[in-house]
Amino acid sequence: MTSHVPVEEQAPYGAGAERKPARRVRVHHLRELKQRGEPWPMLTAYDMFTAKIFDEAGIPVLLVGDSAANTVFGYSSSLPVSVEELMPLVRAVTRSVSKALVVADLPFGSYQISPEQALTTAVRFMKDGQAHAVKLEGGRRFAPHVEAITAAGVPVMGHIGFTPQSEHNLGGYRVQGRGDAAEDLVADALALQEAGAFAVVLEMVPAEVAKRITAELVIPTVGIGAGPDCDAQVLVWQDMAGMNQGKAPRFVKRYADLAGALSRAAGQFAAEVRGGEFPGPEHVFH
Ligand SMILES: Nc1nc(=O)c2c([nH]1)NC[C@@H]1CN(c3ccc(C(=O)N[C@@H](CCC(=O)O)C(=O)O)cc3)CN21
Ligand SMILES: CC(C)C(=O)C(=O)O
Ligand SMILES: [Mg+2]
Repeated sequence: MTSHVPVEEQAPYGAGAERKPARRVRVHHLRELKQRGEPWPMLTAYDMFTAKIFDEAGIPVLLVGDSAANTVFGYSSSLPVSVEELMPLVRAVTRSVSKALVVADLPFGSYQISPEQALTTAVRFMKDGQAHAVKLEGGRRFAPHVEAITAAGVPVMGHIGFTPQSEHNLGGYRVQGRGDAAEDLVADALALQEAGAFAVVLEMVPAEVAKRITAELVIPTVGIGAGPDCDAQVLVWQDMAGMNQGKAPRFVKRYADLAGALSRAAGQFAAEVRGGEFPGPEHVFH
């Protein structure tokens, strides 16, 4: 025993977080972090090793993003990825974490048709993927979808601003909510909160607008290209860790050079095999 505080009374993060074992992050913990003014990080994860590493590093929320379309499956946009492709990734991540709250991103076409379709897909991710919450893109027009899912007991994260599944309608990868459009974004955020969302992602939104939405909402905002005043910040992990060597969006900061490290490792392995240096005597059975 490392603590005299009953396990049920320990917060997963913040005060007392050093006392183990920590408990599962819940949506009310995220609202408490907002009330305390403590910003929190969110990362994507798509497999076992990264999920474990991020969970143990104290990332409270992991998103199995439909960005897996780009970062796992090699599509050039997020539109083609399916529920069937994402489900095993969700299952791998949920199996691999003990604290993090795992959010399953609903892919394009799996929820837009109707609130009923949205609930059906959300239930699949909760039941078959053992996710802890789901996320979907859209504002006021998707409030009925959010309401249907939350009414069934499933936490929903909203996503407004630049919504990649609508890139063809939005006219490309562009900042949303400049000028008069700011009012629409505020209305979208309030509608999602009213519909029962537990948090809302703001993607590529002017910092001033994100700040205003963050102040108006009681639920946390999660920024990506939305400035420093959001309650939380999210990045795609391959962008954050420099695994993605492509041109990064302006909102990305690279905290490591994983592509470089892996490339050097692979190059060294190849050279040692070609040079007859690997395997050495310590790697051989007799
Ligand atoms: N690797 C990866 N990172 C992401 O952040 C991400 C994905 N994939 N896939 C799904 C969506 C798509 N997103 C993206 C992808 C690219 C830009 C981008 O190229 N932005 C440029 C141009 C902005 C502009 O033209 O105004 C930038 O410099 O920010 C933005 C969001 C965010 N998501
Ligand atoms: C960038 C985040 C918010 C996302 O939706 C994804 O990774 O799919
Ligand atoms: Mg997404």
